[in-house]
Amino acid sequence: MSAAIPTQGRPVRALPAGVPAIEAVDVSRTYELDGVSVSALRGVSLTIAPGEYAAVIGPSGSGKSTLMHLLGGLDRPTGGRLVIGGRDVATLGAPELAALRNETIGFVFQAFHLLPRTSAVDNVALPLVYRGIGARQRRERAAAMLGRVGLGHRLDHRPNQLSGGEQQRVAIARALVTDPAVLLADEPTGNLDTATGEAVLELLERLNAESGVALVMVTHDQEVAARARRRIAVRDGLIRSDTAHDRPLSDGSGGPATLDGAPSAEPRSVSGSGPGHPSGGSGGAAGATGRLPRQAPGGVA
Ligand SMILES: Nc1ncnc2c1ncn2[C@@H]1O[C@H](COP(=O)(O)OP(=O)(O)OP(=O)(O)O)[C@@H](O)[C@H]1O
Repeated sequence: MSAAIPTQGRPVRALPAGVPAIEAVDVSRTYELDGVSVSALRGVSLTIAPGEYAAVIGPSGSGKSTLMHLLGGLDRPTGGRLVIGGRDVATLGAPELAALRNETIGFVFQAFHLLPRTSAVDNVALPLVYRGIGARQRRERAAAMLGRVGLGHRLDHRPNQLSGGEQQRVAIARALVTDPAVLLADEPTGNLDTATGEAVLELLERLNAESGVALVMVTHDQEVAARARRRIAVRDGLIRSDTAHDRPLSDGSGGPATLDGAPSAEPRSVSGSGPGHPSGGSGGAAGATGRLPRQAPGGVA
């Protein structure tokens, strides 16, 4: 099923050399609610390198969604420094931040968030409206992107005429139609049955490996998290561990390995890492699942 989903497409737009896709330094987020302060994040530092594949895990209420919203520029920190695509969000007004988001980040949510009375192709084309791209070209690009996620035959279907897995694939196409550097996925398989969730996960992994888009995914599922090359554990608004792995924990190797391939007794901690994050670089995602052949981004049409 999922093996038949074509994903060949453009490589993501490259960031300037040496620029992390996202850098958070001692970032905090406090919500004020009815005179009560809730510290959802209490000083988080991490770097997302181009092309990497990271899972964010942690208990309910630990701050995962808050972190994703900040990393994607949907929200601003109340403390610390957040740099997206080389630009400090504190220096940006709302329109500039929206433009940066549109250029740099794609989002996929558990609940799909498609416009219900709008066709698949128009849902996918929507982010291109803000690029000043003409209607015909928007439709062409959206149709091509839907083809990449295996929905070239469903262009004019509305969301309620699509299955849950198909709706999530439309959402993925919408997230990637702008060629963002980073795809932030918050429980992307949470609303799907096991088989459909697996197909969506494989699609995300293929897109990450083939196009070089960095994939950062919140999941409650340890098996899903074990497939990522990097695992970021959040608890009580802090990063408790941030570990890089050569291969999935579940591949029978008996545990994580160091990035140069040597077995390691402990996961390598990369907590608070800077731009030199060891899993960084566009090659960071390739082979992350242990099943995907590595493809140079240039080989992606
Ligand atoms: N808009 C808000 N106003 C007030 N408090 C909030 C708001 N959003 C989140 N919180 C609080 O911040 C904390 C972190 O919430 P967040 O949604 O980031 O957790 P999470 O790890 O994503 O949880 P879950 O796995 O259940 O989705 C929680 O205590 C939550 O109640």
